[in-house]
Amino acid sequence: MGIWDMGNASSDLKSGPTFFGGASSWKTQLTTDHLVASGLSRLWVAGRTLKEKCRTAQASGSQGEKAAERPLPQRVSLFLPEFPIWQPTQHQQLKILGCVAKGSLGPVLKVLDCAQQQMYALKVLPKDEVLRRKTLKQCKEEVSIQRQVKHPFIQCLGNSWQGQQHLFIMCSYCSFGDLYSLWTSTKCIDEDTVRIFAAELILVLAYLHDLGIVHRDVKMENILLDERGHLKLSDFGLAKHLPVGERAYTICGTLQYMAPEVLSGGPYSHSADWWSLGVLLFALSTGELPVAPENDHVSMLETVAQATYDVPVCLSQGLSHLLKELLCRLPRQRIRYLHQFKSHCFFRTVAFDPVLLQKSPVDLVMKMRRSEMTDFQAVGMFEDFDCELTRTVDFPCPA
Ligand SMILES: Nc1ncnc2c1ncn2[C@@H]1O[C@H](COP(=O)(O)OP(=O)(O)OP(=O)(O)O)[C@@H](O)[C@H]1O
Repeated sequence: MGIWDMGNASSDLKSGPTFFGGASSWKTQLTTDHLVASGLSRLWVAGRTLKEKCRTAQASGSQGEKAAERPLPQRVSLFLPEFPIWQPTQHQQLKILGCVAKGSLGPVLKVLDCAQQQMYALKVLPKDEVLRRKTLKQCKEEVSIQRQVKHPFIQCLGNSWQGQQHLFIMCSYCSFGDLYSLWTSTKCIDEDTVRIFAAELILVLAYLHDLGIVHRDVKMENILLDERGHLKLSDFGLAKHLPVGERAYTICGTLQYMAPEVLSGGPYSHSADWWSLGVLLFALSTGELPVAPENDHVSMLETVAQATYDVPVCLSQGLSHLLKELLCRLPRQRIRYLHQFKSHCFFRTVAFDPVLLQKSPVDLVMKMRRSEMTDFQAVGMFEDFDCELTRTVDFPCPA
């Protein structure tokens, strides 16, 4: 499927629009030339990440069918080496406890490794969909980047493998859910907590950018909370190796969080992540996104170009300045270097050191702590986990 059917987009999506292909298309990535070539300049938006390359209807349909008909060995080797072949003894001890979220391609399951007595989140990606939606390269990039990065505030990869029908990406389970859930239950988050979260995210983004990686989908849904309330950046499904000095042109991300230079089709660089952080911090501290989400990237760009990004007077001067400096439309003038944040007045009391930041639990999150294990009942062993998992949704699943 391509962009022509985006009008069927589902509305059960968390953050409101993440730029995305709709109920039947996943991880859509738009390149401007495809847009122009197909004559479709406006996209329906459904509230998830836009990650799949758009083609014309005919091209996409026929190639998708061909992909599904590929002989088995090729369908296996295509996913190597990032997704090694499953060895039957490896994962037989996994028990499905429930469905954590409906990912845009397949479910994210909560599983228990009975041998280790450890909980994991398992992202299940049907191979046919990955091929049909031309997201193979991104899935491999996601795994390869997640293998490469190691940081206290990044959700590290546990394992990845392939079965006959699915790809699996497994990470340790974050029992406190994501930042979006915290935000929706508290709305305005106090400045002290915002300061800690901001410092943690700044450290992570500076780390990624130093490695030449741009995340491109910084948003609340992609930030998990550990058992002490500290952050873990996750979902590297749009992340890209972008050496310093190089530029990207693909329009992708989540509309409300996308920098103007991304919405306009580039060129853009790592600075785009700092804009997204500005949107996120604005929402955390005011309870509202700075601009209302639009239906497509063209309208979104118009809105972003006209918005004043006025910060409520109740915020401290330091935070107010920080938000303005992050939400600066000119990427070169946007605040973006670690030393700039370190000397910023909003962070006067903060040590930009992961160990010190993690020393105390985050009070707000600890207060909001919800009881673990009460909402999930084991629904079956994960022995035949390459069964039709995406159709097996008779376990607890968030709406
Ligand atoms: N390790 C984890 N622990 C707990 N919850 C998780 C974990 N990983 C993911 N989730 C939950 O699953 C949701 C979807 O995960 P993720 O964003 O990785 O999937 P996705 O298929 O890429 O989704 P989308 O395309 O909508 O971004 C997250 O917002 C989070 O709520």
